[in-house]
Amino acid sequence: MRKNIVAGNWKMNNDLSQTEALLSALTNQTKTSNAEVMVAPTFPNLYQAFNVLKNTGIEVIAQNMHFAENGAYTGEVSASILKSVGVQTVILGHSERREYFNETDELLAKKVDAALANDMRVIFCFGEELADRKSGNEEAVVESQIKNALFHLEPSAFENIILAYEPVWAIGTGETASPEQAQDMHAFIRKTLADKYGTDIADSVSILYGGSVKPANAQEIFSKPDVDGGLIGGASLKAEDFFAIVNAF
Ligand SMILES: O=C[C@H](O)COP(=O)(O)O
Repeated sequence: MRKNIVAGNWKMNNDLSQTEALLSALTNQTKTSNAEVMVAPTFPNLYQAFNVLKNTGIEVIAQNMHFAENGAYTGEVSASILKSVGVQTVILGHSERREYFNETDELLAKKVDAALANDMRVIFCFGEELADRKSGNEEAVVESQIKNALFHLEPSAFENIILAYEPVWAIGTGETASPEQAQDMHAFIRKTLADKYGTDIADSVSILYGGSVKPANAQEIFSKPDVDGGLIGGASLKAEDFFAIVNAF
């Protein structure tokens, strides 16, 4: 059975002392929902996050990784290095990686393979741009992103895949997809999975929504049947707001 998950993506925010303050604030929050909770600090702050959050039930995850096992890739981090500090889950394919670092579906397929080969879980992100939605192409874009990066996988791989639908036009803009728009796309994503892998697998995969989720709109978005949680950017930088979203289930 799929899980409810709320993951905070801290992006390139918070130096060490700000990270310590946020981690400390997180330890003072109370979870009243059944959601799995994850936070993704910057690479230099992962180790500190593990130290502070151990025994809290909050999982520390990474925002990105390289596909190679090790070697001459200046500035990059591998799955095995992430695992050595305790990371078990990595976000891949975020639209900011696609836009600013030219990450393609083909590259992302390699990263997904590397993460799974290292027994890591993947939060795989995708979503259409505003122009795609205006031209009615949002489903075709999302379908191709999923197919190109994931449909080479064996069915069993989906035990370790979490999907995150993030319409680019809703990220950091304050403009959220309506709960109905999110539900329609999540249902389409699940059908796309079912057509390829069958309904058992499609029904077992958690599909998160990301894009300007806030305490004020989380409950309505999470109430939709195919929305299994959220990937939260800006609102995850305040512990109270983040836990209000966690507890919106
Ligand atoms: O990874 C998180 C998403 O990009 C959403 O960011 P946001 O909540 O700031 O819109």
